[in-house]
Amino acid sequence: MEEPIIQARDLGICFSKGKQKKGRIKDLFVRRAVNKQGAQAQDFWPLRHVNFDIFPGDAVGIIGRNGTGKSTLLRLITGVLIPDEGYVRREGRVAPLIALSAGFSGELTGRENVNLVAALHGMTTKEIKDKFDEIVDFSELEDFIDTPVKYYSSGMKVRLGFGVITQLPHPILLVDEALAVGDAAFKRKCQAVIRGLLDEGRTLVFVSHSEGDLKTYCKRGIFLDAGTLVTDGTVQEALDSYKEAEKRDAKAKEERKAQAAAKAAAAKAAAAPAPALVPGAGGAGA
Ligand SMILES: Nc1ncnc2c1ncn2[C@@H]1O[C@H](COP(=O)(O)OP(=O)(O)OP(=O)(O)O)[C@@H](O)[C@H]1O
Repeated sequence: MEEPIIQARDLGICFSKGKQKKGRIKDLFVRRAVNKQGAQAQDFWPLRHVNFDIFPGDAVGIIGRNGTGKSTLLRLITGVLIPDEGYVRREGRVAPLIALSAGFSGELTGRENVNLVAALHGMTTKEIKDKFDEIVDFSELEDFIDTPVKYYSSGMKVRLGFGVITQLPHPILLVDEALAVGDAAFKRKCQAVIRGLLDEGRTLVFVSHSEGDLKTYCKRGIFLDAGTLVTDGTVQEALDSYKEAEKRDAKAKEERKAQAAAKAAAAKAAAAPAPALVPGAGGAGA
């Protein structure tokens, strides 16, 4: 049987509210000390007990509401974050287009960032030189390639990020909402590039809130809700499950609102002064 290229088993990570967790080695020890004293009041698990297998060539959409751990899952897959429970195993390197900018440094120019990011992801100097013009051409940033990236719009950063990251030869491509800021022409170009990569047999894990983009790129869908994996099926099944959860939540919210209104009305009625007695009313006749 085919081996998974990404495998998650009982995967979980714990964050502290109001405190940003970075995937540093030091955190492993700091957190261990905290865990020994038991869970802290501010601790929460954006993901817990998550299990899945992704196979070479799969195109998987990660679906879920805001703050349900989608980006965290991608960061765990890249290894930027370290799990507190379970594991995620990768067979092969990851090309991550996450945080909209592929990890660019704002002070450096586009050119410097291309060189740096491509080198950090393992491209040789020659490979970068060979691909440089293609990257700039794809991102349509010829006139701005020597401008510091901090002056780029979010669309420009994404274009450059997409240009670099999709040139990496790595078998796994992770994309987090990168297409959300692109215009229609850019989306068409991305679609062609991603199709090409999938045809080559690369594996895609794609986070998006766009039903259209999810259906364009992905056959399979994983729906995450409240930190757990709720549905792992076709992209349509995952989207249906997401919509049902939204409907259920909207209904529960309406019910809570109605209950609160009824409670307030009852409290108001109880607090109102008793009606004054009308003399003679209800009494026996003379
Ligand atoms: N490095 C971090 N340290 C601490 N908390 C974090 C960190 N990263 C994310 N969180 C918190 O974890 C939860 C999940 O965040 P995540 O970004 O994974 O959600 P998401 O599903 O990608 O959301 P969205 O759809 O809004 O992008 C959120 O409550 C977020 O505030």
